[in-house]
Amino acid sequence: MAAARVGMVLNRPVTFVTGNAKKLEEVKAILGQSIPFHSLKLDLPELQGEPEEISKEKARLAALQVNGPVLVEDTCLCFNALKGLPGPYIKWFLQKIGHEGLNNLLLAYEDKSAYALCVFSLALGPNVEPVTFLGKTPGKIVPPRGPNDFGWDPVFQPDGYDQTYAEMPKEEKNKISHRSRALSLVKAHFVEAGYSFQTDPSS
Ligand SMILES: O=P(O)(O)OP(=O)(O)OP(=O)(O)OC[C@H]1O[C@@H](n2cnc3c(O)ncnc32)[C@H](O)[C@@H]1O
Ligand SMILES: [Mg+2]
Repeated sequence: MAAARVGMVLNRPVTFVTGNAKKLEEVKAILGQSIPFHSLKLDLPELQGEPEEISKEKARLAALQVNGPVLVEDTCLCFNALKGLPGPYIKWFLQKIGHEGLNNLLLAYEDKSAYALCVFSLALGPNVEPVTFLGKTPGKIVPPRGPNDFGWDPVFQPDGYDQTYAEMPKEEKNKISHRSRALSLVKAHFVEAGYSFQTDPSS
């Protein structure tokens, strides 16, 4: 008879830490009931550097604050003509130069291709090395189309679609997005690791 798989017991659900309400909305829609999680609105300081390191460091900081298991993510928008920039700095580029400025950055280049990258990091507690999960969706940068309610969605048109992320129904974006691809790996990791949760009525 096969032995029953005994996974690690976490003493409380994972806390998804983000300062971004729109990210949280998508994570909730994509995960559904598959992974029980709390959320905490915190704008964590971010390192400069490579996306995986930025995401891992966010997880380390979050795990210290929460003193328990945490999930965080960092999102990049990478232009191929610019060797991956703005990448993790997209938030500041978007804030300062807007959708038009993002298009203008590529004026001198024929290549408008880009990719959206989402790096989730899971830290099971403070002082536990975070694990990362990457999701990538290729596309191109276009003049803004569609509702302007989430970041650079109006200027990113994923390959194989004639709509921008902003023009697509949410369910469609959530099927193919950088975020949903990364979350598929997070889900698979939870299944593989066999985590179970000891629910503490006080938490
Ligand atoms: O607290 P955190 O989770 O860090 O939230 P944030 O808003 O600071 O997010 P990032 O540091 O990951 O910066 C990513 C930038 O890209 C934007 N963004 C993230 N995901 C996006 C998506 O799916 N579509 C459009 N814009 C997105 C987001 O609003 C930020 O301006
Ligand atoms: Mg941030």
